Amino acid sequence: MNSPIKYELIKESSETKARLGKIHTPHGEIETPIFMPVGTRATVKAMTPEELKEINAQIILSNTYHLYLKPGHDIVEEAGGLHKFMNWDRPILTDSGGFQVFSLGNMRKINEDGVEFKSHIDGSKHFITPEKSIEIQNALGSDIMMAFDECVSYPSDWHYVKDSMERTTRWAKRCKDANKNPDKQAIFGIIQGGMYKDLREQSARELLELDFPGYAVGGLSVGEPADILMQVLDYTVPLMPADKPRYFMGAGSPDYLIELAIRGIDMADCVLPTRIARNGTVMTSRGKVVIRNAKHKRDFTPLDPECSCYACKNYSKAYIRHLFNVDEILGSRLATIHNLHFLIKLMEDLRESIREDRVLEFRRDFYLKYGGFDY
Ligand SMILES: CNc1nc2cc3c(=O)[nH]c(N)nc3c(CCN)c2[nH]1
Ligand SMILES: [Zn+2]
Repeated sequence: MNSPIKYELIKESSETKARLGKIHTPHGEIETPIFMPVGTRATVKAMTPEELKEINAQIILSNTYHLYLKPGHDIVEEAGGLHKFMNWDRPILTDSGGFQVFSLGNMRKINEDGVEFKSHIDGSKHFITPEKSIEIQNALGSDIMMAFDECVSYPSDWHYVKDSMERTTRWAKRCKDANKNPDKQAIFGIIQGGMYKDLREQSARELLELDFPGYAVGGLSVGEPADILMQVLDYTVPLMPADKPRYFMGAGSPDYLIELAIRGIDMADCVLPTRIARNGTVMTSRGKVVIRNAKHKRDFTPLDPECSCYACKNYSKAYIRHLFNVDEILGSRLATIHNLHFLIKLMEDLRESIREDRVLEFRRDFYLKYGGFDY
């Protein structure tokens, strides 16, 4: 069966595991390594598709769990699918609902068949199975669908993680069998296994047998210390096929995106940049700026002196601080435009450094200015 997703390896870094690639999808090409803005409910909050294109967003995420609850995947399907519904003609990746049910829904029961949960919106009871998740994603029409999985919390004991991971593998097979549109919509398998090397190896081995066109590392960025996250990545990435996209679920700060890319990750997503923007925190080349801070009251310079985004070209810190102070919507819009532009530009510069084989120099220069901070 010919997959709708093809990964093209363009160049490998000689000093790290970073690689320059291109993912060919039915809705266009994606250059990797890439950061994917999250548009959970069929919109990247505060951004129009034109503004997303203006900052060179190449692919966005949306969520099965949310769109199933509202407006209902049947309505999106009747609209002609998610691309049409939200007026976005570039690639879309949809997450499967696994993570959202556990993190948002009031999870009631999990068994071999699937997961029973109560909606976080109105408390209504639902039961989602691997087949239901793929039925919803087929209706949404996303280019990349994520397999229905269980993202175990941190920490979890080895026996629970093993049982959960083995069930996630059985669910992945059921997802593959349930895909009604395999020529147009690809499924990515999600490697689980918690923080246990043997379980991560088993998960990768079993999922590779199912021959998915791409693979994600799941079960991380769930509160574990950064050094454990990197350790798990260091032994998990080598288990993933070199000729397929590698997607890390849940990373969106500049330092993490660089660290993941040099470990061989091609794709990452996170609500962080858009979420903190709405709260008035912006990412800059010199670290975090909390724009509500009174020290910006008479600062008529841009958010980031090195940034060429619409917000930095046309507005000052003092103005954007004012907007947040009086709770004006434009504040969130300008901070969102800036944060997404910042991360997307960072990935463009990172890709350039791979092209020119100077990734470690790029990383060193970044940290010299950045100073590092936790969001
Ligand atoms: C913020 N941290 C984070 N960790 C994740 C793990 C999974 C994960 O293990 N599985 C799935 N399906 N999604 C995950 C997500 C959502 C990605 N948009 C995660 N996000
Ligand atoms: Zn900017």
